[in-house]
Amino acid sequence: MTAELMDGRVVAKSVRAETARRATAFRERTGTAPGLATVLVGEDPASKVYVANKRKSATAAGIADFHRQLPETSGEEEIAEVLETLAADPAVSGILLQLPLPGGADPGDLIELIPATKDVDGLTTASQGLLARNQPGLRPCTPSGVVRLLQEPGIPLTGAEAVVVGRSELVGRPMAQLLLHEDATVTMAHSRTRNLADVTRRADVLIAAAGVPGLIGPQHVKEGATVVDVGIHRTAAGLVGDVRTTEVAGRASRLTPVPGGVGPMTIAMLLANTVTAAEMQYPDSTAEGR
Ligand SMILES: Nc1nc(=O)c2c([nH]1)NC[C@@H]1CN(c3ccc(C(=O)N[C@@H](CCC(=O)O)C(=O)O)cc3)C=[N+]21
Repeated sequence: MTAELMDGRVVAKSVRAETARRATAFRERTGTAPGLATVLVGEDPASKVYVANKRKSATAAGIADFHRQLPETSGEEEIAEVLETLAADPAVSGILLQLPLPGGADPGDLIELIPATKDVDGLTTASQGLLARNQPGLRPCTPSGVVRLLQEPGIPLTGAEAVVVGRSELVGRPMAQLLLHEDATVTMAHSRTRNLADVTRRADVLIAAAGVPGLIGPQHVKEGATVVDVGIHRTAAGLVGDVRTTEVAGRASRLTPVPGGVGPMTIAMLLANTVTAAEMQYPDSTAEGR
């Protein structure tokens, strides 16, 4: 078997086009465009590239750009003040605090300053609660992008065995919950899981989100499974994911590439979340919170 590659760039393009139409409709109805505030603390080169890509894609979709660059040396109070100002600004529909913060500072208390209606990363306690209860709200971009990528070719999730490797707050945990809401039978595996390959080989749909380069090889994959690679690592050999793609392609039926798989979906869902946020904040809105 040679796996078919699932092209995230193609699906992301259609999500971005649909988002641009929703942004236009919002602007025509309310007189103002949806707005996205990106907050970047410090000068980490990878974070700068990610934020630049998010801003460029937002502008292209008709979303107003509110960027705040803070010095590496910013204390929690300075970051808090910026977040509070953005939270109170009616032109700002969505707020994204780029992670990680410099020096590995804990973003927990800062994230809570973002109102749930502007939480386009879906990271606040309030957003996590709405997700856990399957109530309308903003969902983390990467896992919602993965669900969209799986839905596009009609991969069945109802009753499917889904295994998520990784339990991060930004990806693994919300991923498992979204799959559960799609009626999959969900197993979460992580760094303490015994006999990882025995667990992952059950999966019809395997989501690799451990943050370990090349963790998943052919021995982890059931013949014919769909494998989604959420990992992204810069190595001497270039960008690689958590999946050893070439080897796994011999067993899986479908596989996402890195780059060009989940990454572009993350940005597309951020834009979609920003328009959903704008709709939720505007009175008489027709918000389609997901
Ligand atoms: N508050 C916050 N929210 C995030 O969503 C967030 C974050 N912090 N910190 C870092 C991670 C990482 N992330 C990616 C987004 C797009 C690509 C992406 O577009 N990747 C392209 C290629 C990128 C490249 O060439 O470097 C691809 O996979 O094809 C990757 C990774 C969002 N993150």
